[in-house]
Amino acid sequence: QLMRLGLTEPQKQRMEEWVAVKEGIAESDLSEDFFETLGELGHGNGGVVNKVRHKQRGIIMARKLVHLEVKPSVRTQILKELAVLHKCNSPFIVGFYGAFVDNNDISICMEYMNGLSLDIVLQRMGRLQENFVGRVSVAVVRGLTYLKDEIKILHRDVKPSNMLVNTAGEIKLCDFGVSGVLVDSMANSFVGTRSYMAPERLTGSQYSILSDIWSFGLSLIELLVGKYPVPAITKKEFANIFQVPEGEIVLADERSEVPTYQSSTSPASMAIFEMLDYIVNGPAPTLPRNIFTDECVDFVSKCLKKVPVERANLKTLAAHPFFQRYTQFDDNGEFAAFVAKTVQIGG
Ligand SMILES: COC(=O)c1c[nH]c2ncccc12
Ligand code: NA
Repeated sequence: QLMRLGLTEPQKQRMEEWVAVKEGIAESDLSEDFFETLGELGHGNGGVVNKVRHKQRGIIMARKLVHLEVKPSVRTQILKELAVLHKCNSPFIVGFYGAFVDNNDISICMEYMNGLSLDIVLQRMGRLQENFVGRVSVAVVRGLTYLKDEIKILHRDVKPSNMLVNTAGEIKLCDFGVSGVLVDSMANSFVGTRSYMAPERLTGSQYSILSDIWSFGLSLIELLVGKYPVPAITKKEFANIFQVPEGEIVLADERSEVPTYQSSTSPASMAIFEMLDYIVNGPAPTLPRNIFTDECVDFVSKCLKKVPVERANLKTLAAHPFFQRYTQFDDNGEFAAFVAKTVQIGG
């Protein structure tokens, strides 16, 4: 069923185009030897994502390969749960062609987004200007709302590398935990040196949509500043990044220059444990007041309350003045042009 509520004409158009393309692909079209690998798009959280071309159909796709040594019955269960992705029809969720098993590899075939993920956009562009992050905010909040209300799932892995863009100016979420069995069987595959997990998730307590909101808030700061915000970004760093005198930087919570939480190692060599300990015991990251608009600073601070119940939920975020600024659908192609520039730079 197509989610027609609240879609603009262009979005409806793209959804219909997508359905037409997708109807041309039968599950039987999806198997190992029908694909030609064109290159790697990313790796991490349990698998590698390749850019592939479906030989017969000539369609370019993104194919995530998850290597899993699990019993055939578990693999079948995972495929059954992945089939839920066929129900995901939203302008803010990456399209799904289908999934299949080949030996001990599960393949998840998805829509290819030619602007790639926002971590790559950050590598190429340094950081995103506030109005582009506003557009990203609308897409992510609407994507999370769709997953929660229509698919009844949490994302569980909100971060810039799971936010995809294309030269049509679309922004979509990917890599959400649609299969509980897959999430569990990859549970101990945490790799990488940084975490977007909320404090309550790191301390093992109840995971909720509010944990996704924390990850979203951390991602917003990283997109706006171009730096992962743990440990806290200092006034000196902000002054350097934004080329303003240090005296002009006003930190939102005006905490003392040295963060209240004394970590024993220097940020550069901060080990993973130190970083996780900092997220749990340190001050919540904040934006400097005068580099960003007050609405932006406030929107982000509401996502990054350490105590889950104090954190904004999806409804509050969708009603926030910062969010409301970007809900009109048409930016006359400004964001699309920006994505085209990043693709050109990327080569
Ligand atoms: C997990 O899914 C992905 O990483 C992707 C799905 N579609 C894409 N398109 C470009 C880059 C990455 C992806
Ligand atoms: Na990913």
